[in-house]
Amino acid sequence: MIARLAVIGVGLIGGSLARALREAGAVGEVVGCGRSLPNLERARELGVIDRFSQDPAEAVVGADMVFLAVPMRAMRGVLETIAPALAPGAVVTDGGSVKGSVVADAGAVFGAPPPFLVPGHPIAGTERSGVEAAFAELYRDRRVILTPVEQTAPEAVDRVEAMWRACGAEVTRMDVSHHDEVLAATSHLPHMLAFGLVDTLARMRENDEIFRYAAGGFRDFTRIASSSPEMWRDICLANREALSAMLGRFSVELADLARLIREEDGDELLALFARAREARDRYIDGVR
Ligand SMILES: NC(=O)c1ccc[n+]([C@@H]2O[C@H](COP(=O)([O-])OP(=O)(O)OC[C@H]3O[C@@H](n4cnc5c(N)ncnc54)[C@H](O)[C@@H]3O)[C@@H](O)[C@H]2O)c1
Ligand SMILES: O=C(O)C(=O)C[C@]1(C(=O)O)C=C[C@@H](O)C=C1
Repeated sequence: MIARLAVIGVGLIGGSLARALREAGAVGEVVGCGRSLPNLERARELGVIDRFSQDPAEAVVGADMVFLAVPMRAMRGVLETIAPALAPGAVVTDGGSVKGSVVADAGAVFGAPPPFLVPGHPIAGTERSGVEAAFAELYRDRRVILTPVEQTAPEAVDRVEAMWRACGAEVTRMDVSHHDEVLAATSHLPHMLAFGLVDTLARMRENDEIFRYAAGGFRDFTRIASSSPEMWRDICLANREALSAMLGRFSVELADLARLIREEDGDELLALFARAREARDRYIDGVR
């Protein structure tokens, strides 16, 4: 289906796409590109890629599909570098966690978002980074959101959709700004809470003792605070408007929760916890 795939950023997301397509027999050759030479050599050793170049322009030569899986802040530079080297008919897509910034980056590089660029986002991941963390099943039965814009060619969207389906994913389409608002709420805000909580506790003087007595609740809630700091700095800055709005809204809710506790309002606390539990049970039933 794909003759030559160029993966720019062979980490968890790019490496898992390459692995999944290989396992599905849906790709011929995979060419990798990245900043870290040891990571690329390891990717080749593991059979995730066939060969690599550290120059993105060289890596995309002759590729019919190009997948950008670099941190958000690196997207514009990569687009600039690959632009003159893309093969005629090549489709470019990405796996970045924020979509408005990718569309803006493409507009800045090409004058307007080009027809061959399909912004995308697999809603799947882990707290681990690098090619060692990549696995073929990451996208199976998970959602991938594509956010084509007015200029995007429908045939390019179809090809990217078929690529993700070959990985076992369910593909949906969404408006760019709606995507960024929804993900600010369901992904970016929870990461801020986890990073913020761990940092607050770690900076308390008695933190050694605190962590010694932290059990399952703390562990479950804070798993995502082990995620890549660079990746999350970039996501926050790329989605700053929607994320700031969500943080503002949540701060108000948190202050209200603190007031209910201070005022010993057991009835309201019970109502809030029951509402939240019901919503989470519904969510869990839906994903099962
Ligand atoms: N980790 C997740 O759970 C998750 C989920 C969905 C989407 N994403 C998005 O996918 C992208 C990649 O995330 P990841 O988790 O695979 O990160 P990762 O750290 O595992 O991999 C990123 C790779 O990009 C390379 N890289 C960085 N800057 C580069 C540059 N300028 N040129 C070429 N290569 C460069 C790094 O060397 C690294 O190998 C990010 O945009 C992230 O927001 C991550
Ligand atoms: O499960 C995790 O560790 C993740 O953080 C994955 C997760 C998320 O669910 O928030 C993180 C960032 C994304 O862009 C998509 C998925």
